[in-house]
Amino acid sequence: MLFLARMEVQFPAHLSAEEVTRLQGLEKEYSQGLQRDGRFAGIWRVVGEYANYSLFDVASNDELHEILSGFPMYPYMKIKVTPLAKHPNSIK
Ligand SMILES: O=C(O)CC1=CCC(=O)O1
Repeated sequence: MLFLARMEVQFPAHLSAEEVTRLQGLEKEYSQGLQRDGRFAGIWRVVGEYANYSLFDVASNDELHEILSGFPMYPYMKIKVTPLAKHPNSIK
């Protein structure tokens, strides 16, 4: 099952720069692990925003929720998920 997620990051002002850097490092490690195992099919930065569009290829809604809520920066992200279905004109 394919899902498109838009994730917006907003760190609260009280987080130190060191804590933000630590979270970003953990996020990268977690994110790249999921990309290597194929469940995280792609990520793109939204130009001009601290936000991304991410494509997930997972077996269920529950699996996606587990993945999303496991992101170290999850407490600081607003996430909108769009489930994707095959387009009738697609040749893939
Ligand atoms: O957009 C970001 O930097 C936050 C993020 C979520 C997944 C990821 O790899 O980075």
